[in-house]
Amino acid sequence: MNIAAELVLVAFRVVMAFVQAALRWVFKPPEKSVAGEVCLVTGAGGGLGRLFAREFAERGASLVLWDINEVANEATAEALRASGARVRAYTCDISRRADVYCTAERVRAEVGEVTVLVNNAGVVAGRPLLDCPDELIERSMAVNCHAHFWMVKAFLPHMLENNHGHVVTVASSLGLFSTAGIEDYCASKYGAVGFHESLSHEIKAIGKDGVNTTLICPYLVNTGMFRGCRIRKEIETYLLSPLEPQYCVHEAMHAVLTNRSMICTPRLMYLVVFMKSILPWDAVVCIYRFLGADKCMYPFFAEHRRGLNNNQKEPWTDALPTNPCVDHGNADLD
Ligand SMILES: NC(=O)C1=CN([C@@H]2O[C@H](COP(=O)(O)OP(=O)(O)OC[C@H]3O[C@@H](n4cnc5c(N)ncnc54)[C@H](OP(=O)(O)O)[C@@H]3O)[C@@H](O)[C@H]2O)C=CC1
Ligand SMILES: CC1=C(/C=C/C(C)=C/C=C/C(C)=C/C=O)C(C)(C)CCC1
Repeated sequence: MNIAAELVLVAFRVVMAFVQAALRWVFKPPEKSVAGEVCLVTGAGGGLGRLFAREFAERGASLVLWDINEVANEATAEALRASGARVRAYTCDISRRADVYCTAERVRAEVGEVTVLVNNAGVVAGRPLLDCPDELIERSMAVNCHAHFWMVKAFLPHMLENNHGHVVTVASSLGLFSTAGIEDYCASKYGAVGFHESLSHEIKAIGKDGVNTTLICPYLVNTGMFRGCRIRKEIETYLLSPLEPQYCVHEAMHAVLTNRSMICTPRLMYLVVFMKSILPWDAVVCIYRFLGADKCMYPFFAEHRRGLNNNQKEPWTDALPTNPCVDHGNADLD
């Protein structure tokens, strides 16, 4: 086809994509069935992960639950089993590449191939950069970003072979715009968004239209992970209150089950992304100050410090290698 004709066709397809998107707003598209699928959720021991697992279980999927916290993960598994779901729980630290690949092998042998992968587990350092131990920064990158590579490398090949599957990336609105003091989190979530977008393009490029991807970018959710995070009181009260976890997961599930490529919850987040892309930096700073978004993490840091003081010991230090010259994370792969 000559380039002029092709351009007309592309223009037509672009317009049709707009029309389709508008129609999806007005008429809710039907949700696909996940009955009989094998769905793996990371970070299933609590918060959004536990709710995602419940939603998939209620729709007849078999659940494979991964979490670093064995007790919490087992509690999720027990609750789902009690409601009749088929569930297997695995303790896995997804920041360790070898742990991911080895647990993936066990899942394949004990349950079968995973067809829906929900990369949900996440962490935050909870301190501004210059007060933050290097290990905590590395942990955020490893859990929130690098683990997505290992998980997808472990489970995508089978999805591609069968041209059937779904990869869900739970990122964050802070993977699309940022604020002060959570460099570790923003960098790792921007990384996850970039990873997800490239992966989605790759799947399209090789024509595997049976393998879908969905990127989830929520605003602040009331799970406790960001307890204390606060914007200007009037804006929080009248315009933008923290999301309830159940609402967030309900919206995300609808996006997954209708094969949407991405969802920001609430929709106002799209406006923030747009604003950030077109306004001059000084205007963005000015608006942040007005909305109380510039220092929204400060009360979160204070809350986090209070939590650590009460517990005396910092829980993340358990994960530190005893000999700093040995890379314990991936030692058995080298
Ligand atoms: N809460 C919020 O405001 C928002 C959260 N998100 C994202 O949503 C996802 C879920 O968050 P949320 O439910 O709030 O967080 P939670 O802290 O409530 O749950 C996260 C779960 O992941 C587990 N986990 C942590 N590290 C690892 C690891 N190395 N390997 C395996 N599991 C691990 C945690 O275990 P343990 O408790 O033992 O650490 C916990 O069970 C995260 O990716 C988060 O970044 C996105 C937007 C907003
Ligand atoms: C920066 C910013 C805002 C505040 C965002 C906040 C407070 C996000 C918190 C997100 C979290 C905690 C995500 C976790 O993954 C506004 C007021 C929306 C608009 C202006 C820019």
